[in-house]
Amino acid sequence: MFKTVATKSGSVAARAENILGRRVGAMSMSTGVKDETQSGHKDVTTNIKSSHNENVIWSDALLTREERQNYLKSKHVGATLWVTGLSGSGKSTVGAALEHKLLEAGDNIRFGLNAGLGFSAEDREENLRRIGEVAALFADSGVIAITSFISPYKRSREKAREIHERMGVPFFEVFADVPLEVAESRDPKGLYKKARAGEIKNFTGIDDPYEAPDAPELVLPTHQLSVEESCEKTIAFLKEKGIIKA
Ligand SMILES: Nc1ncnc2c1ncn2[C@@H]1O[C@H](COP(=O)(O)OS(=O)(=O)O)[C@@H](OP(=O)(O)O)[C@H]1O
Ligand SMILES: Nc1ncnc2c1ncn2[C@@H]1O[C@H](COP(=O)(O)OP(=O)(O)O)[C@@H](O)[C@H]1O
Repeated sequence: MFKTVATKSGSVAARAENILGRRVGAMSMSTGVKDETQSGHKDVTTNIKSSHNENVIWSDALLTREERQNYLKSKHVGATLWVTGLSGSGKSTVGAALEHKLLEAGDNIRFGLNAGLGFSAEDREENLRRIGEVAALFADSGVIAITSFISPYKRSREKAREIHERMGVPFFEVFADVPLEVAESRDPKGLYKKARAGEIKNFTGIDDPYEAPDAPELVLPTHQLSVEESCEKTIAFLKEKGIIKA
């Protein structure tokens, strides 16, 4: 549901083994050969990943389960930060850094709950509808949920907001706002290149639309802010809104 870390370095992957049951085996993903973790547990994600659309790339996370649990004991109220933006706009990078600064997150919904959904307008809407429902449940339980999905259509984002409003759960739209040229020049997964070559169809920003938010609660121009600055801005915002108790 809530994408966080894009890196797949060995050390991060090793830490990621301890995070959530469904993420155990991040190291095997990065090597592509191991199907057991160092602790001997079956890598529960191997099958999920191997049967997957090659253009949907797994993201590891940084927090251990213990770190998550410690954070849940600290003082904050539940809310959803709905981060939207082009592929390569920095949603995952900033989400990961925020998580590391003690926010709660989840990940990789397209590998599990939403496996089988593609990138047609209908599938994207269904993807985001489910994510909205799940994020609201997490937030309702007291967690700060960070969702990092392109969520290209205003209508889908409004639906997610409505789900939260229906449940009385705070919802904040966060716009990772970079020009397409910046996102494309970063191209961390090489997908823009494939899209330009016609190897991926309906790629957001290339041959599928991205409808920028009209009035997001928070804007992160990640080509002008460092990752650290984006985190600081977000945390200051959450404090101002009373989500994180100062
Ligand atoms: N056709 C197409 N368009 C856009 N993106 C594509 C596509 N195919 C694969 N990918 C990869 O999938 C990630 C987007 O998934 P999302 O669930 O965030 O998309 S959406 O919100 O349902 O539109 C997106 O991840 P991010 O790069 O992290 O944004 C891409 O890596
Ligand atoms: N200030 C910044 N904030 C966020 N990402 C940045 C920044 N500067 C460079 N980047 C790079 O841009 C890329 C963003 O990719 P990613 O976080 O996966 O985006 P998204 O999740 O939106 O697709 C990463 O390679 C990241 O290292």
